[in-house]
Amino acid sequence: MAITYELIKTCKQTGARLGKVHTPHGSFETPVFMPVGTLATVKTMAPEELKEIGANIILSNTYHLWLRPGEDVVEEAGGLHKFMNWDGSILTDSGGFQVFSLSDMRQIEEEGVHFRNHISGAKLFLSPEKAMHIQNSLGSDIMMAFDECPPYPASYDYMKASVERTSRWAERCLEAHQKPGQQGLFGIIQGGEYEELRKQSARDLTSLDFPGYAIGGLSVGEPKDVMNKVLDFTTPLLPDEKPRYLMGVGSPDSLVDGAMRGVDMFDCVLPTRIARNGTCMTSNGRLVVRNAKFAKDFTPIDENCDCYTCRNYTKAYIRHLIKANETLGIRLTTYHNLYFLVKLMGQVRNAIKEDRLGDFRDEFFEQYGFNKP
Ligand SMILES: Nc1nc2c(CCNCC3CCCC3)c3[nH]c(NCCc4ccccc4)nc3cc2c(=O)[nH]1
Ligand SMILES: [Zn+2]
Repeated sequence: MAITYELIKTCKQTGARLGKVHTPHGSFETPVFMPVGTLATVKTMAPEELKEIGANIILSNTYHLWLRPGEDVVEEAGGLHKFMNWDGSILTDSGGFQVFSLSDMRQIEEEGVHFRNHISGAKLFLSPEKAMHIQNSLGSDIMMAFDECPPYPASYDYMKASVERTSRWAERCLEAHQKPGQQGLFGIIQGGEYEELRKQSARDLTSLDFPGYAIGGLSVGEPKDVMNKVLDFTTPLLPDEKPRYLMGVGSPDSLVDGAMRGVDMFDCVLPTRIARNGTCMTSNGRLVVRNAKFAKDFTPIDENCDCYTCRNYTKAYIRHLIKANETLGIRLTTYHNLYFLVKLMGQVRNAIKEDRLGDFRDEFFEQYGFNKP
């Protein structure tokens, strides 16, 4: 597997780690927030802007690219990097989660999942082998095993059967992996909030020696303290010398809390999604820039931010663009939100270097307003 992880330092105050992941398309420091580019683009951002923001790895998606434009198109373009003109690292999710979250008519069997195309309604089938074939065609640097992300809450019996099937699917993914030299395949730990099942899933998958492990089945509606509890007993089950990726997370507080519990990689559509309806993450909490009170506010979105948006534009101007449905408006809010999270992870890495991530968390939560009762 061409993915290697360098553990640089562990924070003395928390379980956080400072590391570096090396891929065929460059390396990135961890903990890291990975912008999501579902349809081979981080919506409204050009690759040069992502580089300016400081992103070195982005996500894309097997399910979406298989449906549109089709993995054959991307393969004939020379792979996803060439197709979207991105020379940094790319991680693709395996499509399992998207089937469960996008398609209402689906049937899970040992072989794979039958479902309807959420665009055309046509019947489709996705299996571990098919998901691996598509990701091999896309040429992503990090691929995810095909898994089932059960709904929350789920019964112990349902979760146990699902974990065992996801472990069998993981073995089938390893067997179906056609380019182990160029692409790394991460296993995904499931098990919901049940410690015994998280242990079983971790045992099954760490015995298969993947170059990295994801923690799946979280950020699916469970309370934050449940997610943190699951992380408390799950990250220690994973090897120290491999990266840990918490899927679908998340909000600024969850990123800091996850890093404190030894998570290295995060992804979430949140920053780009809320930007498109004019909501920004700032050092003093969330700000809805389309709000009338900003009509004549000629100050930046965040006075503590030095991003392109905050250096050149005011709340009043961005509010006007958003209200007028001018595309520049959501480009500016998207740029700022991604910059905010990438910068936050830089502050987390510095706090780990200085063995003070616990203190940083308290300061950040206080200023952002997370501790407010
Ligand atoms: N394979 C797999 N993927 C999961 C994902 C998708 C991660 N992003 C993929 C990108 C690749 C392209 C699309 C996304 C998850 N996302 C979430 N929560 C997101 C919650 C959320 C939803 C909307 C807004 C904010 C938060 N939990 C997840 C669990 C799993 C999982 O077990 N297995
Ligand atoms: Zn900014």
